[in-house]
Amino acid sequence: MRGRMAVWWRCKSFTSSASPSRLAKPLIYLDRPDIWYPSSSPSGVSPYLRHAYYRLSRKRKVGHFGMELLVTVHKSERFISDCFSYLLAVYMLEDGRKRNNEHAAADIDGKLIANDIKATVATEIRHMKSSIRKVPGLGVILVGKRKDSFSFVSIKKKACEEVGIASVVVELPEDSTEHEVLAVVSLLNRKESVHGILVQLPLPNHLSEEKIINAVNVEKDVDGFHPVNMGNLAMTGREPLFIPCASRGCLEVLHRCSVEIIGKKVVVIGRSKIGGLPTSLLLQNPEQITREADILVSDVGVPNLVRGHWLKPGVVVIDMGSTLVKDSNNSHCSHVTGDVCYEEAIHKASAITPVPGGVGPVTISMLLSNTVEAAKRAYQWTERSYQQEQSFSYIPLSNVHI
Ligand SMILES: Nc1nc(=O)c2c([nH]1)NC[C@@H]1CN(c3ccc(C(=O)N[C@@H](CCC(=O)O)C(=O)O)cc3)C=[N+]21
Repeated sequence: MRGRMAVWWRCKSFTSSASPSRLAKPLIYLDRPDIWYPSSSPSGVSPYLRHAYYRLSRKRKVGHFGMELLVTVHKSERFISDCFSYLLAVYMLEDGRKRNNEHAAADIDGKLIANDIKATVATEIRHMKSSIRKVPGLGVILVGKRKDSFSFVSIKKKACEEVGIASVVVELPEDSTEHEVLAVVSLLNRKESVHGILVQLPLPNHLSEEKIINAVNVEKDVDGFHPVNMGNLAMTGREPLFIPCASRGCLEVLHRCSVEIIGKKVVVIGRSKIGGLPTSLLLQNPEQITREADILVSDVGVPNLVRGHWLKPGVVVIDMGSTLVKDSNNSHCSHVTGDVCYEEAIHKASAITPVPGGVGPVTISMLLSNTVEAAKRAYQWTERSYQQEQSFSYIPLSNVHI
């Protein structure tokens, strides 16, 4: 039997309690045999899970007595030997847990996963460059002056530089017409050195997201938002050219952390970019549904939406929310925060992706990987052709007898 994960989309209103919880049919099935079968999971302890003691020691806000002491130990680390402070910290964490009958989730280190993917992508780009003298190119269209979009685009640009992707960011004013944006899309569609196109979302309200995304060449749609790619993703047995980066990131995180998916209840509290889906039936009572989940993915954009009491003990939490909020002590500074109330969730979950440092960086790496795929398709170049080329050039001349 083929494993399937249901991806459910969010309803319009979370607060409505008018009708009892109803489970709508899943709308999308993702078939990824390699992540469904437990035997395909990496074995042993995953290097991407961070020890709880380390995470708690870097948190400024601490919950209970045991953890407060833990922080004190770390502050005075200079006066005690490192080794002693470590043992004491672990002991107190255990003790604190026992006293409070609590446990702490492992932190999933998204940055580590992201760096691993980046290293693979960078190697492939080096090989591509040395064999066909081409590098992948990414074109980003940014309309308007949203602070969060600016920040996300600059993260993407920096990531491209790190791995050797040539990126170009086209910044357009907030009041650009649809015609103007479409003209840029068409320019990038035609440009041979651009293999991937990304229209940063959300667009200003007066622009039709649908029209603009539909205009992106399917073969350059590294975001995977084009209806042809999204449609093929939704249909079993069809292959989209690109899978949306955040979803790829989410699956990659679960896979690398050896989380088995087969037979698990998965709840995705998500925001659909495609309008018209009758999702309002789904999450009338999100707390009750999420409480049944073994794996919970949230992508809503409401900080602290998912509370500790929503979670089933032992759940694996993937927090895909990414909201820019002002610092409480300095309104000039802001930071990103997820959907899940982290401080509460760590006492229920077995593993959790923090924000920042969780699935976000993996998403970026997936964008890089999709862009390389786009360039490989455009040049019909494969890592295998590089290997073959290498094996030719490595024949020592002394062995060649004419
Ligand atoms: N066409 C389009 N494609 C997208 O993929 C897309 C988009 N529009 N609009 C907005 C969302 C959001 N998104 C994020 C990606 C990485 C981080 C990320 O790397 N976050 C860092 C922290 C970032 C920071 O500190 O500012 C982290 O979680 O560690 C966050 C958010 C992609 N999006």
